[in-house]
Amino acid sequence: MTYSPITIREVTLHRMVMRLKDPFTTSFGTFQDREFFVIEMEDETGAIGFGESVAFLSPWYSEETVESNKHIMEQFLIPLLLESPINHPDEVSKRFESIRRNHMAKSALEGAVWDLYAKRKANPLYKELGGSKQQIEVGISIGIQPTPKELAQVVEGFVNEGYKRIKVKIKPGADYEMLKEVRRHFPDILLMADANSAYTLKDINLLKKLDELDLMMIEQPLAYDDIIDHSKLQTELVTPICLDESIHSLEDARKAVELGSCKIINIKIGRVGGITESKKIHDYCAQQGIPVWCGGMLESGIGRAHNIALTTLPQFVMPGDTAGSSRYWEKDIIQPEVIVENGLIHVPNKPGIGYEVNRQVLEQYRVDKIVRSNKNILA
Ligand SMILES: O=C(O)CCC(=O)c1ccccc1C(=O)O
Ligand SMILES: [Mg+2]
Repeated sequence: MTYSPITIREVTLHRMVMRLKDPFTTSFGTFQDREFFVIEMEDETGAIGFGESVAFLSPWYSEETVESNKHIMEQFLIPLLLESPINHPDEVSKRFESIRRNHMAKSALEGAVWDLYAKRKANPLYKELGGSKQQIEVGISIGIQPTPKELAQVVEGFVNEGYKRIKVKIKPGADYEMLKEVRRHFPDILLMADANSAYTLKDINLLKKLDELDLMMIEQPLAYDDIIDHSKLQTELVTPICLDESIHSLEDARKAVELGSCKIINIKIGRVGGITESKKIHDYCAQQGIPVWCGGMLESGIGRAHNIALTTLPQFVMPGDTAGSSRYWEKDIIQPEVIVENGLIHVPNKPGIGYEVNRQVLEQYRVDKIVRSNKNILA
């Protein structure tokens, strides 16, 4: 089948506010309303692709916000996409090279191009990425709880739902005792901690104490933009360090692996600028024997669908944070919703991201809509 280039005719930014079932607390703070952009992209055939930005309202995770996304997408990135046809989604990150960083904005648009590309070929996105798994293992990420007892109760609930891997957010004062209580109730469960940069090398004795708890990994213990101190910390810890916030590109991954700053990498499509860069990091880690897993950013079902497709690649050997829709939302904006059974998601074999967008629910949660089009330009 000959393939014709994609001419993007219209991009719609749906600004969404979805309320999480429960407040989510990290070492940076607590929130319950998730505000983000859904990208809807229409091509010359009328085919439609969807993407999602993972930026938050405030720049606590990285420098990007929903507002910075809006500015960068409207003023710079969308005009670059509308200006000429696209032969392959791998071209998008190259076309965006003149714009520095702003990875979440870039990733949201690139993800919609990938969905559109796969749909035009009537192929599941995961197959276009070279994936082959028909089911993926996922875990659950639990925010900081008020007491160890309450944390153990929350963990028990998710274990009873069939989740096999438990990730617990920690911070100074809510770490060793919290994790020890989980270990007391669940001595053999796959358990990991995510610090979201809450510690420094001054906390080395406390971090070494976590070695007693047989954790799978400790995620991002030190500064969000650090690689060198993590390499010093890893020499002192038995527990493998996993980097999240520190890794924005293949280059960052190479530096972290060469310096021994981590033994595991959490790949997030939005953090690294898109699926194309995610695949490059995946392939590099496969060559280096570094396990990877797919992180989460409290996405709606659209972002969740992209994560599922990426996780079908072979070096994703550890359970990721792509939990089921019902963990987050009373009602998700996709149908069917993402279902987790016994810690597994069955990968949909439908074109593109494999899930349909429920427009009625999308419009219910939508607070603004911005349309950029070149329909008037193209015949
Ligand atoms: O999507 C999820 O279930 C939560 C994943 C998670 O822990 C997270 C959620 C928001 C911002 C940062 C992180 C993180 O992994 O650091
Ligand atoms: Mg993390």
